[in-house]
Amino acid sequence: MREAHTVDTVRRAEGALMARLPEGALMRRAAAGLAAVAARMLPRVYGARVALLVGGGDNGGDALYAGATLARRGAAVRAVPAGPRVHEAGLAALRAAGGRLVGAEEAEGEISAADLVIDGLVGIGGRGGLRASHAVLAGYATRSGAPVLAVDLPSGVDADTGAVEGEAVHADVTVTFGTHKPGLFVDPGAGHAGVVEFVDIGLGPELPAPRLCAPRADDIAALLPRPGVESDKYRRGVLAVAAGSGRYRGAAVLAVGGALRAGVGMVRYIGQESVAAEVIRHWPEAVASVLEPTDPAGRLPTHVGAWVIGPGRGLHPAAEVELETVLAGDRPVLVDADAITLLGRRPHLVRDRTAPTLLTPHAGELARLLPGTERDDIEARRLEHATRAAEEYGCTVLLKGSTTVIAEPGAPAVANPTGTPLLATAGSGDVLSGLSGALLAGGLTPGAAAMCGAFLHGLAGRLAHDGAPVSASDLIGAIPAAVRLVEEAGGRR
Ligand SMILES: NC(=O)C1=CN([C@@H]2O[C@H](COP(=O)(O)OP(=O)(O)OC[C@H]3O[C@@H](n4cnc5c(N)ncnc54)[C@H](O)[C@@H]3O)[C@@H](O)[C@H]2O)[C@@H](O)CC1
Ligand SMILES: Nc1ncnc2c1ncn2[C@@H]1O[C@H](COP(=O)(O)OP(=O)(O)O)[C@@H](O)[C@H]1O
Ligand SMILES: [K+]
Repeated sequence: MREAHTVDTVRRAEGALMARLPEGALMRRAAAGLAAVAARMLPRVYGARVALLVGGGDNGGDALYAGATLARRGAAVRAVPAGPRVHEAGLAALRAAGGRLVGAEEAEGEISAADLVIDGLVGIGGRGGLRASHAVLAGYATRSGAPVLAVDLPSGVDADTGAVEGEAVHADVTVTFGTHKPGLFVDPGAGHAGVVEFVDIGLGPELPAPRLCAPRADDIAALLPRPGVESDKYRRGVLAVAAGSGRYRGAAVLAVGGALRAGVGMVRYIGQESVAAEVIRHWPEAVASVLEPTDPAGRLPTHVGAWVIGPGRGLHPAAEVELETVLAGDRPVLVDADAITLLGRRPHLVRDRTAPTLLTPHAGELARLLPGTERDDIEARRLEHATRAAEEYGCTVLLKGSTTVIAEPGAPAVANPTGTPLLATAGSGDVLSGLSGALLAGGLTPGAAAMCGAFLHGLAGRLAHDGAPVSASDLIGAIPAAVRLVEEAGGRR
């Protein structure tokens, strides 16, 4: 797992570590790591032109010290200050190494002529959107065409949330110190960070539990359910899928397909006759139960390991009765799509529930669960809103979108690293619900099922993509390859 900590936590840990180390030791470690990455980004350090964007705090100090190292190796290093204040000792080091400060009139020219731009405007000390003097320099960097290396995090990205107000630096590489910052894993911040390189400055022992984690393939491999010698189809897990309707038959086919390809003992499809027939035509291995339209809750199967409810199911009264009945049971339930909209009207159905529950809204659906919150606010600050929903509903929430975020009360949140905009295609969410539901039926907790489901879903999108667009059905076909890749990473094959 890659771990990310909030600014407050980082400050406390740095304070404790600094108290035991000689003055300036941490900044020297940070600057040395930064200079090493900068050197790797240049074809040749000697003779290269490097522009430093320098804010008034220690983030600028890191840039200046790293610039001094590059200048000693023969680079022409120019520091562009954003304001009157710069880190004095860092500037002295740069000057002693042959670098110099340039005036405002030279700033744009220096930045556009650079072979590398190092962004030391603000780091974890940044508050709110960039001030005008800083935003101008960030804009020059974006337009320069030179590779951009951000110090600790791209300036203008909120370290704790990934929110971006106004202009922010778009980095190709970000070197982050001591621990990752949540804003590096969550969009829109993650989209500004480029490749994130971690520099260890010895903070590890001082750090408490993280705010946010991003799993790697071997973390997923360690969790995936596997059939044992004693397994039979019931012990492996039976997933009931209440998805699709006369209008949206495809949702049923896609959710069942996602579940079957993820590995599950049995999928029981529950729905109208015509939809059930469609499901069986695509997936003869599924077992279908036909619902009586007049008695929606009367024929629901009882011997199931977990439920997926909602994709394409509709908002009619029978769907509401069905949702109420399923949530009144003690099996784990994944609630998606239409069922989330229904839940927005009757939140107590989940709030009063003690059995494991996983909600998988996109931003528009989450807005229905959090009255007074707009979709745009959620997309701008997804970590915050997913966390709030998890706390208010007392369950696990997987918020879909450009970064999929998973939140649970009292646990670090998770950001899925495998997402790709290729997934933004109709029906892709139905596949995710089947896939994650299968993992829930296989015995994973809602948090683990959500994390593994999102990881495999994103990986499937990437693997299905051979230069052509990807459809939701293609995602189903690529799930086995995604599982194989994860198992290989975990050394299980
Ligand atoms: N504290 C430590 O032990 C270490 C800190 N390090 C570096 O120090 C950084 C933190 O340094 P600071 O605490 O000095 O803070 P920063 O340098 O990140 O930011 C503070 C400066 O930015 C200005 N500022 C804040 N918000 C702004 C905005 N919206 N627009 C424009 N300017 C804004 C402030 O006026 C101040 O001058 C880290 O990100 C990291 O780069 C590293 O050297 C590693 C060790
Ligand atoms: N820009 C994006 N980048 C990465 N993933 C995305 C993006 N937009 C959507 N997704 C993913 O695509 C899927 C879409 O699901 P959903 O919104 O439920 O659509 P549908 O209901 O049509 O299936 C989700 O897994 C979501 O995380
Ligand atoms: K920065």
